[in-house]
Amino acid sequence: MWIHGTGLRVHSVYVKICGLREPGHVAAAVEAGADAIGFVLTRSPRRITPEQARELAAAVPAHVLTVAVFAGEAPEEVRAAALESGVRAVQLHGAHPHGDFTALKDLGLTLVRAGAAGADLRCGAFDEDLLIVDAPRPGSGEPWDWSAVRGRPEGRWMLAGGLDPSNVARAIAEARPWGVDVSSGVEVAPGVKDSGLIREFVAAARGGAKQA
Ligand SMILES: O=C(O)c1ccccc1NCC(=O)[C@H](O)[C@H](O)COP(=O)(O)O
Repeated sequence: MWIHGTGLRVHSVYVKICGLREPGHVAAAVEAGADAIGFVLTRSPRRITPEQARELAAAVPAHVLTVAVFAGEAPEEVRAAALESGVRAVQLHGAHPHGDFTALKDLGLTLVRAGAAGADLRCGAFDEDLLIVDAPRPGSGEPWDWSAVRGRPEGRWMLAGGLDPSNVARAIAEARPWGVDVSSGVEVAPGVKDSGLIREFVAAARGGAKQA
């Protein structure tokens, strides 16, 4: 199903696979049916350069959203890296003020705001298009009490933080998110993705959504 006027495609649950660094893993995520793919352009074991992100993004079909992930960089830096990488969305983690989102509006990209459960959980509160409710330490793989957000955000929000193929169905049932986002849970070591785990995660998320 497509959401009219947004370029966003959703199945029963929207699935984003984050922190991809290798063409083979990008292909695995696309073939598995991921809706969005994230490239980390900030401090992280998964960090890649905007040039690398551009090469990876070039192989992604138009129906899959490509997302550049930032945490704390100034809007000018985000803007330059987003343009250089050719992605269709930017994701800002942490204490980015509302003005940072406003400053990026004219890029015409999908804006994603990511914060921990204590942040403002109203979808669109910072004029973002999508909200991610994450663990306190993004990309840490640490699970948290997903049931604490059940029914709180209304709209297009993704659950993240410590999800993996074995727990994503339960997490969906507990939190009832619009989508899910994963990084560590589809890795065999920090920053090293596994195509089999990516496939398992997408299948488990979709199966879990049917049961939720
Ligand atoms: O992935 C990172 O290393 C990272 C570093 C700094 C800011 C954001 C980062 N990742 C953002 C994501 O979208 C992750 O998918 C999300 O935080 C969930 O991570 P995980 O618990 O590892 O699945």
